[in-house]
Amino acid sequence: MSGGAKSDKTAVLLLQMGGPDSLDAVEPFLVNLFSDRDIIKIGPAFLQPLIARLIAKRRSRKAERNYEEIGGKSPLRELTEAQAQALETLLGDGYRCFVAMRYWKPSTIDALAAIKREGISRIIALSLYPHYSRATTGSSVNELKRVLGAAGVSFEVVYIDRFYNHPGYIDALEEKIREGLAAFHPLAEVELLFSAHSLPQSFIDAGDPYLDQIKETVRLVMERFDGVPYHLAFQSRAGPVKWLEPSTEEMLATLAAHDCKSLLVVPLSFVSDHIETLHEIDIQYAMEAHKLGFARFLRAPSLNDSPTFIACLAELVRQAATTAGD
Ligand SMILES: C=CC1=C(C)c2cc3[nH]c(cc4nc(cc5[nH]c(cc1n2)c(C)c5CCC(=O)O)C(CCC(=O)O)=C4C)c(C)c3C=C
Ligand SMILES: [Fe+2]
Ligand SMILES: [Fe+2]
Repeated sequence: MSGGAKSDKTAVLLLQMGGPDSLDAVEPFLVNLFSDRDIIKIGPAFLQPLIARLIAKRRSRKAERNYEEIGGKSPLRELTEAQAQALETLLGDGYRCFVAMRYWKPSTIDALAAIKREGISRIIALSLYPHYSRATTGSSVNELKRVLGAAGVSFEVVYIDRFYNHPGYIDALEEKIREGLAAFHPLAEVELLFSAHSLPQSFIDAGDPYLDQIKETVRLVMERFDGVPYHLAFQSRAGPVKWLEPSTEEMLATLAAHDCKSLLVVPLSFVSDHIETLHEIDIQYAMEAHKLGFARFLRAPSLNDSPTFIACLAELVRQAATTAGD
């Protein structure tokens, strides 16, 4: 990495998981994910790269079919770049925004090289996972620290590693839920189903704050929807261990058995559309809901580059800049 002329701007580095940008990228993306011992430990460390390749090969055909059904790739890169662009515009002079994807492109190395080329030495690393988990934000931060260590330049770095209870985040969720609810008539019959990404129970047992933070987000949102029935479930299990319960699929069956007919699913724990909103909820669960007899099954739109959400990110950045003595 070679540095450019010195800049007094601050880099805002958006940390996200990333997703395959073509069908050919699905298998190598999965290899990167299953090689990461922060998200999943499989066997002894020295064997994990080999096991990761075997698992990726085994899963890739089905995953490719799913990505094919949502347009042949993950939309995460475009959506995250749109967030970066909107945030940079809102923050104005003094800031430049960059994107670092944990398992695909642009990688953390790519992002840091771009920051260095612009001669910037101050970074605010903003994780786009609202709820902290060792598996997600923890992994991205660990990767950033490794890359920073190898960069041969010293950066001043401030981390924003959670915003599950930030009023601006709750505002953005409320707005999207109201948008979703607008499609229901009569409103009185709708129930909300918060669907958070699942996590192996072993993370929670080891002290991961993810579940408590998810519950707190739900509590804060529901303060604004007095009297609306709501439920919380967990989607996207990815292996044969004990995951958080109930699963979203189990919850659908339970609600159908209790004569619930109208459901608005609210995705939590990811702020942008990706395979798990566009395929798992919109295609898989929608089909399941139809079979179970739901008359109406819809999803609240993802936050993506909603101005309310971008305003929340800008506030987080400005707060962090003050903390850092900006
Ligand atoms: C291996 C175990 C996994 C854990 C633990 C896990 C936690 C977790 N993941 C997200 C958000 C995303 N996951 C995405 C893709 C994805 N995740 C796993 C596995 C684990 N996730 C796999 C195998 C995949 C690939 C897709 C698939 O085969 O299902 C993505 C990117 C999706 C895209 O559009 O490409 C996101 C985002 C959270 C929030 C989380 C725990 C809190
Ligand atoms: Fe997942
Ligand atoms: Fe995941």
